[in-house]
Formats: sequence, C-alpha cells, structure tokens
Amino acid sequence: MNDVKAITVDHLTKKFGNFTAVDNISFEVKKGEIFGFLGANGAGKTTAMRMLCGLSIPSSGNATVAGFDVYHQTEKIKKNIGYMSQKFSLYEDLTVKENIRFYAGIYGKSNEFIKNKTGVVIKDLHLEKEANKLVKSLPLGWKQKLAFSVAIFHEPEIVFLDEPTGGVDPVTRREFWNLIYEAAATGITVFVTTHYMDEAEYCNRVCIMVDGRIDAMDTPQQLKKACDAASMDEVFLKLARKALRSDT
Ligand SMILES: Nc1ncnc2c1ncn2[C@@H]1O[C@H](COP(=O)(O)OP(=O)(O)OP(=O)(O)O)[C@@H](O)[C@H]1O
Repeated sequence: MNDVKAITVDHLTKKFGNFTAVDNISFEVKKGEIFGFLGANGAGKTTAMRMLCGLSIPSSGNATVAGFDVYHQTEKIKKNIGYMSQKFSLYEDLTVKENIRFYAGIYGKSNEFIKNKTGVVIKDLHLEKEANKLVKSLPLGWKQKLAFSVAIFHEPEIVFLDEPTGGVDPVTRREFWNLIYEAAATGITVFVTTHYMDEAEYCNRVCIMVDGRIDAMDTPQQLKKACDAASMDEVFLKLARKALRSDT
C-alpha cells in the first residue's frame, strides 16, 4: 500500500426529497487498501457506494474514484472499477466460461487477453471440471467466488463489493477473503460492505456509518481499543445502538 489515493470523498451528501440518506461524509481510501464500510440496515452504505460507482449523482459535496469525478466522469469511473453485490448474479443460464467471456467483452478486452486469462481464472478457482457447466448448477459459494473473479477480470483499479458473502458458511467466506487479499496484493483497492463482523477484522480500515453519517473510522485494532471492546462485533453493537433509523 502507498499514499496514492484511490478514492477521495469530501462532504458527500445524498438527499431523497427531505430525507438525507448520506449526510456530509468525508474520507479517503489508499491504493491497495481493503476498506470496510459497515452500518446497520438503512445506514446509507449502498447509497454512498452507488454514488462512488457513478450510478447516482450526489446532492452535494465532492468525490473522486480512480481520479475521476463522480458528477462529470461517471463513464470513466465505470470503466475503471469492478462491482459485485450479493444481489448481482452471474447469468445462471450461461456456462462458467460464457459468463467470464461475456463480462470481459463488455470491458473491451482483446480476444487473446480473454482467452488466456479465462484459463488462469478457471484454474485458480479449481473450476476446470465445471468450466462448461451452467452457472446455476454451482453451489452459492462457488458462484460468489466466480462473480468476484469476473468483477476484477478486466483488472480495475478499485473493486466495490456490496455484501459479497451473504448467505454462505464461514469456511467459504474465509476462502472468498483469500481472493480479496490476493487482489489487494496486486494493487487493486477493495471497498467492501459487510454485515459479518469477523470480516470487518480482515479489513485494513473500517468506517462505521450510523444514520447516514460516519460515526467511527480507523483500523479494527484502534476501534477496539477506543471502544474498550474485545471484538468488532462489540464495537459495532456499541456504535450502531445509537442509530435512530433502521430498515428492519
Ligand atoms: N431511491 C430512494 N428513495 C428514497 N429513499 C431511499 C432511496 N434509496 C435509499 N433510500 C433510503 O435511504 C436510507 C439508506 O439506504 P441504503 O440502502 O443506502 O442503506 P444501507 O446501509 O445500504 O442498508 P442495507 O444494509 O439494508 O442495504 C434508507 O432509509 C432507505 O430507505
């Protein structure tokens, strides 16, 4: 990790009518950093992430992603990021190989690049026997690992992961995080939302949102120290308890 900024956020705000979903947030993420974005349901995580991905125009404030401005350079942002969410799924009726080729094609990669890298990804994920099977035949954990590999196939500067490991067992989640570490080691910046507090421990830095605002932001070690908590679970409970709004 170095001091190059992958993401800069300065007083960013998003209003829906009179309701302020994201309220004046500011932070920076360094290149190669694994940055965890936590908060109770309705805290504003997805709304903030959508602005950073160039999918939603802010009401006020500024932000840059990979050096591009979130108001005027949204197409450039989209080309330079990867995105994966629990809800975003691969095409179930395409094979593993067809899914990889389809998404790589969207980013305009050459046939040679796609062919070579498809082989590498399938080998790394140990999916050789499944390469020509329909994605719907794979277990959820395999689909998620494949979806992550597809999201970074075009070698983006930053990958945004919105609750990427929802619904899978701890062992598979651990394997998924190994992929995240490997990606970060190649210099890809990882911006991840999660509800799992063991995953918060794996992040270099964590930001906790409460009612649209940033309530705390630091390394997991420092947050535990500051809150006099034994685990991130305890940190989260102490901070999120203050939330007035919740979607659940
Ligand atoms: N398009 C919209 N119009 C009106 N309100 C919205 C819209 N999108 C989100 N909100 C509201 O903004 C708040 C923040 O929502 P957001 O989805 O960003 O939260 P979140 O932290 O991602 O929650 P979750 O963990 O449940 O996904 C919620 O109260 C939500 O109902």
